[in-house]
Amino acid sequence: MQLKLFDDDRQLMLPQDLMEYYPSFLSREESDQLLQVLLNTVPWQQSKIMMYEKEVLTPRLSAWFGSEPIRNGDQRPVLPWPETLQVLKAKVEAHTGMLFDGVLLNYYRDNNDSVAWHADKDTVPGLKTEIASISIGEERNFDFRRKDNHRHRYTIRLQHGSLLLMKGDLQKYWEHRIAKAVQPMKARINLTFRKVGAVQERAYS
Ligand SMILES: O=C(O)CCC(=O)C(=O)O
Ligand SMILES: [Fe+2]
Repeated sequence: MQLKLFDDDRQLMLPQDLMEYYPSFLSREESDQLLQVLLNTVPWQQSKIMMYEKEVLTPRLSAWFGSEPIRNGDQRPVLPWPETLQVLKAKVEAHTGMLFDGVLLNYYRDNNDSVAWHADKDTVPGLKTEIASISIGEERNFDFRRKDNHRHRYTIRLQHGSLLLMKGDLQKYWEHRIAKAVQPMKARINLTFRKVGAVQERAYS
């Protein structure tokens, strides 16, 4: 079932208990500047994952900033927070009223970069995961579907400077992806602020 995405005033309708979308969280100037800084200064790496007992490179680059690994066994170096990301984290926390202690950056170089269907796993089992996701650069479609009914789907187009808040039972019952696209696309960076350590224990205890 394809759900209606807009109400009569052309406002994006999302299940508000699962997601909130703020298309202009950052101004165009802030977003342009952030894109250039991150493209030029982040030590981007292409991670390897195991697929059908073979090691394959993920079709995107990434970097993890925090004080401990995103999850046990993750091979990415734990990078210290640069000032730009500290300032952005404070802005996200002030806007959402939530606290975060890590940020995963994904760099989609062009239309061939993607992330396959998944739910975010860095969560305490049985507890609700809260993730604040900022997008800058090329607009990409963000698809999500129910785990128990793949035809129950939504798509949001994540705009330059937007913030998407994922919360409630979203990660428990839904998967999401950024699909490859046919048409040529420029760079996009996504920043997902997460709770992985002490903040998570405090938030959920
Ligand atoms: O690029 C995006 O908007 C989503 C990235 C994502 O799903 C993830 O890092 O877990
Ligand atoms: Fe994800």
